[in-house]
Amino acid sequence: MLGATSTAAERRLALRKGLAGDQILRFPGAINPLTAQLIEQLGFDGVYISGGAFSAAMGVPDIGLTTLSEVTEHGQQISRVTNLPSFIDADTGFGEPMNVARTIQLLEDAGLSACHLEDQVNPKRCGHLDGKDVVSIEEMTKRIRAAVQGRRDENFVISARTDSRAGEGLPAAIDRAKAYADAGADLIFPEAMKDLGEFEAFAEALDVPILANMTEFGKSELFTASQLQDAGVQMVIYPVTTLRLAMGAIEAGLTQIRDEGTQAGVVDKMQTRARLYEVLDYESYNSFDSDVFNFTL
Ligand SMILES: C[C@](O)(C(=O)O)[C@H](CC(=O)O)C(=O)O
Ligand SMILES: [Mg+2]
Repeated sequence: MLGATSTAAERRLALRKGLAGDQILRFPGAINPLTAQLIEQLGFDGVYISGGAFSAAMGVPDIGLTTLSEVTEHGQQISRVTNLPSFIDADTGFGEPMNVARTIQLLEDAGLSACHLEDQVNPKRCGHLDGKDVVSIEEMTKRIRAAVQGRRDENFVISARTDSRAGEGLPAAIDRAKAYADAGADLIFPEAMKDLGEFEAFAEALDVPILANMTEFGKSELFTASQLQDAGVQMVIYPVTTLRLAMGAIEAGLTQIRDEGTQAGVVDKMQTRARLYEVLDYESYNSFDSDVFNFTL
């Protein structure tokens, strides 16, 4: 009720413990706070907050147009309603290394548990598109060192994503990841892996945990959580999945309303009012004020 009952520090600690455990952590993307509540109630390990989904929801492509303030506010709205750790996409860090340090502090202040920074140039693009460019190893390690320096809660997880697999090949991407881990990254996000063997190669080469991005319509096959766990991966994100599910349903429903003149034919596909109230835990607001939940559906 009224948001998370845990503190940000407790959620970060839980994430640290989870990453040190032997079970893969599953983080679906939350497109809004309500989705995060559902993710928690369905028993997932954490909530991912996607830059791609957020920019799409704002009506623009994922090319770094959303601002640090917008992203932080969105992250805060989500992290404050869930007891799960929340992991946010910080793109290239919103500027030069000094800006990256400040980005980390704002994300900490917003109650987030983790973020990832990527080695793409600006303007960045979705990691599963062709023609990406990356900055030099030196520049990316500067970003990471600045992030680590800016961090005030040592349990805030800083993840380094490398988009170099496509342009530089697997061995070079692994070398980059090693340099990023040496610079202080707690978790490595190898973007757009071609197969399970590539995840395995990263996991074998590195002492820090590995994240797998199971985004649909991308370069990676959709492996199961247990396949990824067997390949040595500690965390999997389903970043844009809830947006795609919702938008697929919204488009089908709107088309039917347009064509049939009523939504009656799609009502059975909707979340009911009763179910919505259950997810929101409407009833428990009665403990504050017994006049709140005194109606019948
Ligand atoms: C993970 C990602 O950075 C995101 O913003 O969610 C995207 C996902 C996508 O566009 O499918 C990515 O670059 O992989
Ligand atoms: Mg992104």
